[in-house]
Amino acid sequence: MKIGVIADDFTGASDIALTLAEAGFRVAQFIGVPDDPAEGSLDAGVVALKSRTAPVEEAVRDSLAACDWLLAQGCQQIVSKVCSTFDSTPEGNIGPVLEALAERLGARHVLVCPAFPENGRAVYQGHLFVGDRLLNESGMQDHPLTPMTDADLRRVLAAQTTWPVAHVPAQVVAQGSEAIVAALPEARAMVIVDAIRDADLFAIGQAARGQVLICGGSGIALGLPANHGATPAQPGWQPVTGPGVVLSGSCSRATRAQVARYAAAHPAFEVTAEAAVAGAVTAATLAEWVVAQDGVPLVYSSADPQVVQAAQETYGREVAAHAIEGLFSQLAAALVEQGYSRIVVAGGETSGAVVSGLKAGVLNIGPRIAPGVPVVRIEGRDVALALKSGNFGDEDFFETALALMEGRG
Ligand SMILES: Nc1ncnc2c1ncn2[C@@H]1O[C@H](COP(=O)(O)OP(=O)(O)OP(=O)(O)O)[C@@H](O)[C@H]1O
Ligand SMILES: O=C(O)[C@@H](O)C(=O)CO
Repeated sequence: MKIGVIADDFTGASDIALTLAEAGFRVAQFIGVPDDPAEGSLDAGVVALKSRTAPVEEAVRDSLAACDWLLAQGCQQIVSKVCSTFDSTPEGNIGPVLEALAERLGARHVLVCPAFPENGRAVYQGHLFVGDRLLNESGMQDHPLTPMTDADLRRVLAAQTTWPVAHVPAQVVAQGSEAIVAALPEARAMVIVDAIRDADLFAIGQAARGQVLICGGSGIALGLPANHGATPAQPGWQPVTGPGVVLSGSCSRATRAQVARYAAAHPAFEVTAEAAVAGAVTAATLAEWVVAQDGVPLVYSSADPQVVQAAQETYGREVAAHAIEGLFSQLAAALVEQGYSRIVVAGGETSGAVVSGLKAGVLNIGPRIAPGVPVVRIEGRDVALALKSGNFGDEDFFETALALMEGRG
């Protein structure tokens, strides 16, 4: 392997795996740090962790273990994949993980750029925009686990690290990779780099050629395969047919619109935080309901911010999240056991729960359903998944994903 990616959640991992695959790399997504060496010849490996919202020490420990495994596979460059909305808390985990990785790798500079222009995320003057909104007005201020209340990434990162935080502005980035390299400070630093167009990310990728550690959303990988002579390619796909289900634990704006659209035309079951915490619904009763439906049903806990906030105040943030994630995890396992082979999942944490429930080890990357979301197959099994980040995809995403899995569309 040439490039190793440590992704802080499972949807983010398939997002960047798609970017690398479309840029011509042979890539696989590993669920957690594998015990054994990677099989086959790969250009890049993406290790998917659940470290975005884990306690800081756990996130650091898991990231270092992933880094060591990737180095043992021959990787010369490590990418720390974080969310394009820089999801984190004042404690971390982005800053502490980067510090630990930089020390392990002997990195002097860490270029940091979460921009993903195709999905509306741009970094300008150190501030992160989602479409025409600053991050803290984009809906991300209401995120159930990592509310983002400041759009100034220099300030957000500085609160999480003891390293100095520098900035390379858009005017420099527009001059290309050499200008970016020349703008890096003398002293060691984490460096927020502006990017508003894909061309900026290609320039950053080129500038990162000699950097052992970089950090960003999937956009940071756009230009990396070309550094190794790769040319763009379309990932292949063998259709998977069979019963399907949609599982949504994401409360993000885009997901709520997708849930509303899908529920209007398909059987849909809402799991409330109250029912999950009280055990009033169980994976067994949900599985029974799913199997009894015609077509492809939806099970969702997606709710408006005020509903989520009320649940968190009543039960505690972690308790509500764990109860719901546990249900989705067990439900997915029960359904696959009964022959379900197409599973669309909405939400990063929810995807982590589902993939863990399915005991998937390696995911093979197929073509894109939407920007940032590929269809994936559990290696060695006839099970297709779509792991959708909360805010990705248009309103018809669930339908599109289910059709693509079958080779339609
Ligand atoms: N009704 C609810 N009440 C309280 N918490 C909820 C509710 N529904 C879901 N949750 C929790 O909110 C969290 C949603 O996070 P998740 O990562 O799955 O979605 P997301 O944040 O929209 O996606 P992404 O991280 O990809 O942007 C999960 O931990 C989930 O269990
Ligand atoms: O970068 C993104 O926005 C996504 O890949 C993601 O990580 C959301 O969970």
